[in-house]
Amino acid sequence: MSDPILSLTGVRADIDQYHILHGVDLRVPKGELTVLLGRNGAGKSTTLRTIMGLTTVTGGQVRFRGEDITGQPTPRIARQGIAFVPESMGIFSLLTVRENMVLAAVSGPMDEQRLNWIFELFPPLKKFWNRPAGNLSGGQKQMLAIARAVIEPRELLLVDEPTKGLAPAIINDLADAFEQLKQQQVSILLVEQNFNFSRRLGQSVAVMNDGGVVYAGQMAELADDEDLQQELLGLGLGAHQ
Ligand SMILES: Nc1ncnc2c1ncn2[C@@H]1O[C@H](COP(=O)(O)OP(=O)(O)OP(=O)(O)O)[C@@H](O)[C@H]1O
Repeated sequence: MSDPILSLTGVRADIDQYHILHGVDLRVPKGELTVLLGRNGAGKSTTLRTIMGLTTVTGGQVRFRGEDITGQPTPRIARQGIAFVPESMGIFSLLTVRENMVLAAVSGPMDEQRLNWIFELFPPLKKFWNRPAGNLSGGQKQMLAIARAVIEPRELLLVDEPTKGLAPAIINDLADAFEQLKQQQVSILLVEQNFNFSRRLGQSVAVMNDGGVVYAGQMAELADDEDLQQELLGLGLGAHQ
C-alpha cells in the first residue's frame, strides 16, 4: 500500500450535543480509490464532513499530506487541496452548466485544458453547456457536481454517495468516469451503499459501524469473501445491490 495522502487517527466528532464519531482510524492511500462502506447511520457522511472541518472534533487527528488539519476552518482545508462533493451535490439549478462551472473556478478563469479533460470525463456537460443545471438528469447533475469539485487541481476528492437514486445505466456511466479519474491518479475517498459499484472501483476499503471503522483492507479481499460481506454489511449471498 502506498503512503496515505489522508489519515484519521482516533477521530471523535460531535454534531450539536450528539457524539457521532467514536474514534475513527482511516488511511486513504495516495493515487488510489478508497471506498467507505457501512450501514445507514454508521457515520460515513459525518466522517467526510469531519475531514472538511464541518463538525466539532473532540479528539484524535486528521492529517493531509502529513500535515495536521484537524479542526481547521473549511475554506483553508479546501484550499490545501481537498474537494468535497456532498450528497446534496451543491449545484445551482437555475444557473447553466457553464455558470455552475465558472463559479466553481474560484481562483480565476477556467483552465481550458482542464475543461477539455472534464468534457472527456463527462460528455453530457459539454452537450448541455448552456442549459440550466436543473434540467439535467440525476446522473448528469452528479457529473456536474464532481466536475465542479475538480475544475481546479485537487489532490484528494471526497464524494458522498454519488449513486444514490440513480438508474443502473447511469450508474454505469458514472463508474466509467470514476475509472478515468482513477487512471489520472486522483486520490478519491468515496462513500457508498452500492456494493457492486464499490467493488468495481475500490482498491482499498474501510467499513464503518456505529461511529468507528470496523474493517479496513483491500477491496479484492472483501469482494471475494461473502461471509465477511454478510457480517459487515448484511449483504446476502447473490443479493448484492
Ligand atoms: N445533524 C444531525 N443531528 C443529529 N444527529 C445526526 C445529524 N447528522 C447525522 N446524525 C446522526 O449521526 C449518525 C451518523 O450519520 P451519518 O449521516 O454520518 O451516517 P451515514 O453512515 O452516512 O449513513 P447514511 O447513509 O444514512 O447517510 C446517525 O446516527 C445520524 O442519525
